[in-house]
Amino acid sequence: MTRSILISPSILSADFARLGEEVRAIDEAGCDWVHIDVMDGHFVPNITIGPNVVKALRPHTTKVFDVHLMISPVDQYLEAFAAAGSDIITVHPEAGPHIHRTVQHIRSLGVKAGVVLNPGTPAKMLDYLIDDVDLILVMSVNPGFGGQSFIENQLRKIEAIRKMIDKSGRDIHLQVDGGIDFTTAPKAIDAGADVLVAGTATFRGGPSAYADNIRKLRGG
Ligand SMILES: O=C(CO)[C@H](O)[C@H](O)COP(=O)(O)O
Ligand SMILES: [Co+2]
Repeated sequence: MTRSILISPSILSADFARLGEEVRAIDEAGCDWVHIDVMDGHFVPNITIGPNVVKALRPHTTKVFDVHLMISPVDQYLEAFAAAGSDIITVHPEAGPHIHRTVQHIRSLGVKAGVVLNPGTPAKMLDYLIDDVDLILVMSVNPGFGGQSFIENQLRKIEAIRKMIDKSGRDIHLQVDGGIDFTTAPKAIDAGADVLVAGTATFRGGPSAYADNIRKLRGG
């Protein structure tokens, strides 16, 4: 089955001194979504950006803001990220006491809800969430940093989740994040992913390379 592949560049690898320009450059280079990694130095050992930055970036593109929250506790920040212009908010089940309630909360804000599985988290935990999410993200690195190597055994998890999604009959995106490059992208697509997050591989080579990088990641 051929499904269209969406590319969501992670701005974690962009030039933070020129973030607005960088977002416009990946938009013009043909990205589908913009992946925004939010880290708090507590849930993960790195600190990035907050809702004010998301809001400041919003006028720079109309593309989907795909916001990956790596913060704990997460619930108290959902309103702020929704109001800042997020289109999809993706949360880790370990970031709060009640993942099902968190997902419902995100949807009640008029935003699509994603759930993300760390490399050590089994696909099984989706059994009672799959009916309530719009996106499932498989982390193919441990969260916290860009530029890490793809963990190959996550391909089996992607395959298993693809079967679960197809069986559910629901329209759910299957996203993969971490170590996606020109070699690992085709493996993730073959396993069943339809949204690829790529930071290092999109931004490598500077703005003149973005369009080519995105095209190659998509398999073109
Ligand atoms: O969520 C993330 C890290 O926690 C990033 O989205 C991810 O690492 C992307 O970076 P790269 O493509 O360079 O691996
Ligand atoms: Co991410």
